[in-house]
Amino acid sequence: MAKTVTPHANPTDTKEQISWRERFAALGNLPAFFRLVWETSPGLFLGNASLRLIRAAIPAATLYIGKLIIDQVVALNKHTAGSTPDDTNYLWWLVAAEFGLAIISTALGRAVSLMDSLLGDLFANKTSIRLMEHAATLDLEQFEDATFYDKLERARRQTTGRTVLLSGVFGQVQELISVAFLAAGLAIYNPWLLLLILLAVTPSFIGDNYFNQRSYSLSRSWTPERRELDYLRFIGASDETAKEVKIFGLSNFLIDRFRSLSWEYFLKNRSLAISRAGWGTLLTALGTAGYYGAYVWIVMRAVGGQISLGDLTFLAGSFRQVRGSLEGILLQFSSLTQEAIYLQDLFDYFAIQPSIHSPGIARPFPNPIREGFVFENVGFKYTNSERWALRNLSFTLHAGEKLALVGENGAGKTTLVKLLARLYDPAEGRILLDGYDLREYDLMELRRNIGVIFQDYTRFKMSAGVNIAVGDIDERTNQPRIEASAQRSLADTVIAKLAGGYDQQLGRSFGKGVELSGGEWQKVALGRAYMRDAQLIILDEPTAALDARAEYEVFQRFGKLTDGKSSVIISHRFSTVRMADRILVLENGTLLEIGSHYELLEKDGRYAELFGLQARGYQ
Ligand SMILES: Nc1ncnc2c1ncn2[C@@H]1O[C@H](COP(=O)(O)OP(=O)(O)OP(=O)(O)O)[C@@H](O)[C@H]1O
Repeated sequence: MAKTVTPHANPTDTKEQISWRERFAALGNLPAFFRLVWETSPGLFLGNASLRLIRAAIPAATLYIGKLIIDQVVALNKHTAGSTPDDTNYLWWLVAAEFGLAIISTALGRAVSLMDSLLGDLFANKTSIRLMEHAATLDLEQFEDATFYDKLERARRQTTGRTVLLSGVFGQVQELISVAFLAAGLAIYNPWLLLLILLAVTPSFIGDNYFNQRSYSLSRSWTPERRELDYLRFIGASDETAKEVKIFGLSNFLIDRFRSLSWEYFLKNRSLAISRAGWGTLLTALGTAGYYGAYVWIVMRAVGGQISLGDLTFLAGSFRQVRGSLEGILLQFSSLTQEAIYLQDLFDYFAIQPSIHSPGIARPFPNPIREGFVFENVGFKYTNSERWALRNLSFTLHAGEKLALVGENGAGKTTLVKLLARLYDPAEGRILLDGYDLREYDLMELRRNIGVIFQDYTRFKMSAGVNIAVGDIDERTNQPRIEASAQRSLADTVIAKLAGGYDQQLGRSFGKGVELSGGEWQKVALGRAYMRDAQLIILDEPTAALDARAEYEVFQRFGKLTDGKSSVIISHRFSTVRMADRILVLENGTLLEIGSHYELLEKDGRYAELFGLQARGYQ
């Protein structure tokens, strides 16, 4: 049976430093990112970009009109006697223009955030779908690897968070254009003012960069622990684990583990947040000092009469805005590069390629299978294990044959089945189907022709009908077929007792779901084997949870179903096993014996011994 991956237990303190080179390199992810956003919705993308462009010109225009208004007011005050109604009208036109700009700016701001959020939602959905689509192509082995899970977890977080990047980059461009307008105005008066602004914002930029990088390193190096926290939260409060948590009194153990791990993470984050706040205040104060230095200079020029009152407000306003915007741009830049680095995680995940796939030109799948499957010296080792799970395995599963696999726990029975379905490929030797390597056939075709019900089958929290239809999901609306399958697997009697019949939600996670007993679930899961029109049907301990009468009936029906088809049954019950044409006995991953029930009894080897043990138990 497949082993679950346990998350990292000990927090790692490894600091993953990100250099400036890597930051700039991460910006290289932006084109691919924008392609994704563009594919999400070209209309929203273009609309967003154009509205932001228009909005970028508004601050400079507003300030300039403000300057004109003040100059006009001053002029009117000086020459009250000589002013014409045209002068006053001009003033009111200016005020109206500024009011108009304010309204347009607010409306554009709202429209832009609306588009941001719509695009963000669509983007999150699209990326989640791509994530699932990509997961479907990957190898089972990759799912059993902890580092893969770390990558998957980081990628999953990207699906919702990356819209920040989207509005970030758009906002950045908008701000840059705004600043260009304002800076042009400033430069006309005095280019040195621009330099002063740059100097004023540099310290806080450097500080922020530093802290952004540290927070990324922290969050990255804590990925396994964050996964463990999620896992603890799940097993601490889930219907799947509730009974064992109660019976064994595990809640304090789980809570303590959660508390200590989350506290440790909190402490690390807290110390980072505190030093960030302290340094941030100090460095921003430096910038503020620079700003007021320039302000004093402008005021003195106004007092000295070198510039008008309108110029004073325009300059002071532009100066304040340019400083704010530049600070924003630089800060954004550092968080942008950080976001772009996170983006790398998403693309890293998409770049993972499966090693098990179909050949470029696939051989047509035999229908019917004529000779059968031949294992030639097959060996297989799980990547995270030193031990051979199977070794030197050679035998033939003839077309139409019913084969039973027997062996102690861990002997390699489930592994053998997984190799047959190409969930893994052999590390040594090969498996042939009608004379050709399994790898020469189309993977989807192969899987379509093999139906496997694993001992750890999934209890989908969906309707009873869907739980059977997963055996051939394209036929999920074929009610007669679902019912016929249910009848063969004895699930019909289970479903007849459910208030909602085939539409009854199973499991207690959603709505009015009901829970089934272990044996009832197994009958439902067995229905999947009958749904599938496969040439080889494999049942991995299919009746372990069934009562004796149900087991007998299931096998009577299974015998009929598989007439003319090949089947493999894994079972520890010899009453089931003896019905097979041949029995293959595995020990420590190698073939010990193979033959019919009577041949093996006559041989008086391991099978005879195990059979005798069980038979005596019933006497
Ligand atoms: N995903 C995995 N990663 C690493 N080792 C594994 C994995 N799955 C199984 N193994 C190991 O491979 C060996 C064979 O396991 P397998 O599940 O094939 O045994 P089995 O005969 O089906 O046992 P059981 O009767 O208990 O179901 C065991 O030693 C097991 O620990």
